[in-house]
Amino acid sequence: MDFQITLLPGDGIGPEVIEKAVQILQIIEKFTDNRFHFSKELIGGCSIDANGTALTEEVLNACRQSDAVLLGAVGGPKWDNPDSNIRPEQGLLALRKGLKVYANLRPVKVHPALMAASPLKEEKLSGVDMLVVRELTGGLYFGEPKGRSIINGQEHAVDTLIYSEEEIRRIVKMSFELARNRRKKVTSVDKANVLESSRLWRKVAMEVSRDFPDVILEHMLVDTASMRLVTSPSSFDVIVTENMFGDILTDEASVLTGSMGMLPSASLGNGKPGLYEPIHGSAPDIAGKGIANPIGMILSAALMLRFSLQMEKEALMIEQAVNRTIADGCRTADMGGSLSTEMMTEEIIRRIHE
Ligand SMILES: NC(=O)c1ccc[n+]([C@@H]2O[C@H](COP(=O)([O-])OP(=O)(O)OC[C@H]3O[C@@H](n4cnc5c(N)ncnc54)[C@H](O)[C@@H]3O)[C@@H](O)[C@H]2O)c1
Ligand SMILES: CC(C)[C@H](C(=O)O)[C@@H](O)C(=O)O
Ligand SMILES: [Mg+2]
Repeated sequence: MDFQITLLPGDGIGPEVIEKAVQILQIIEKFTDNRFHFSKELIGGCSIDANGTALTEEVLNACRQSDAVLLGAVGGPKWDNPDSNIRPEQGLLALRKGLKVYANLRPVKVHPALMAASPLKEEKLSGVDMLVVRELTGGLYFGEPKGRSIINGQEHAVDTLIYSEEEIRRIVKMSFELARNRRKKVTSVDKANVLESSRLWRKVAMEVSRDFPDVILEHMLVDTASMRLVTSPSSFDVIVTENMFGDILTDEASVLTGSMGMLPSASLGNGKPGLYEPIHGSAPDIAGKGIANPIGMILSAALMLRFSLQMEKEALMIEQAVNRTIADGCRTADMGGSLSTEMMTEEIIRRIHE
């Protein structure tokens, strides 16, 4: 089959890591009868510089027409002006909303060879294998009203945390379906002791759970969840939560795996295309040095093969090659080693061929 893949390298280390994911996909292609057709487009700060907006309608349409979208990262100090409402991150949010990818899957697994390097003790890390399902197109990121205004001579700002029953139901239902093929436990994370939106979230989660008697549902407050992620991370199977809680908890969870640079994600809606991006950002502190860890991006490409292109065998080829590379001691700087982005990718490619 022929697959159209839109590449959105973005800013900072985004172009550095996406180039490596493409290199890996071109190797994988040779093992199959499928053909990947890549087209590169602008998003984020580079799009602001070229077009005055972080995502043009043309680029969004190109993404909509493709089979899958691979994204590096957006943002950077050049565009960080608290008073500007033209921001790189807006492009990413418009893309997620425009593609209707409401479910952001962020798998968190700890490789045994990286346990010693983690700030947590090895016994706590053994068995850590969770899937965070983050709601991606609602909540505080998108709720209206949103904005700034002058009230009584003082500037005020508002963001709105709003969810409809339907928005909650579809993401919770997907989490239960995913849990069925895992360890059959869903932890729904909210702040129901304070937030009305969380109390609706909890009610809908309980309703959905009735259709999944084989899956355990537990509710956990987000502050407790952030503590449990470090005290008993292996107790989690599937975590489902609203947009901002999911954003924060997954950066925390990434530390368990050894580095921010390790975690991939898949953003899915009801149809194609899916959007695939590492959870990390544009890492301005290391951009341009050729030392970024490409693993989160490469594993995102594997998720793309699995979820959008139905290429499970090839997704596993990439994941197993990455696992062997780590087991053999290959490390970029963030993992405590000295391999460049290029060298790490070469090591992974070598193991795909083995
Ligand atoms: N999906 C995205 O595009 C995305 C995600 C998060 C942040 N951002 C944006 O990125 C910019 C920088 O944000 P930040 O610095 O808070 O977060 P960041 O994720 O870019 O970086 C946090 C820390 O992790 C390190 N890091 C991240 N990815 C790495 C990798 N692949 N290899 C090695 N080290 C890595 C960085 O060097 C930095 O020290 C901001 O503009 C932010 O809005 C974008
Ligand atoms: C850059 C930002 C808008 C984004 C988010 O908060 O969703 C990022 O932190 C992420 O985790 O993908
Ligand atoms: Mg984030």
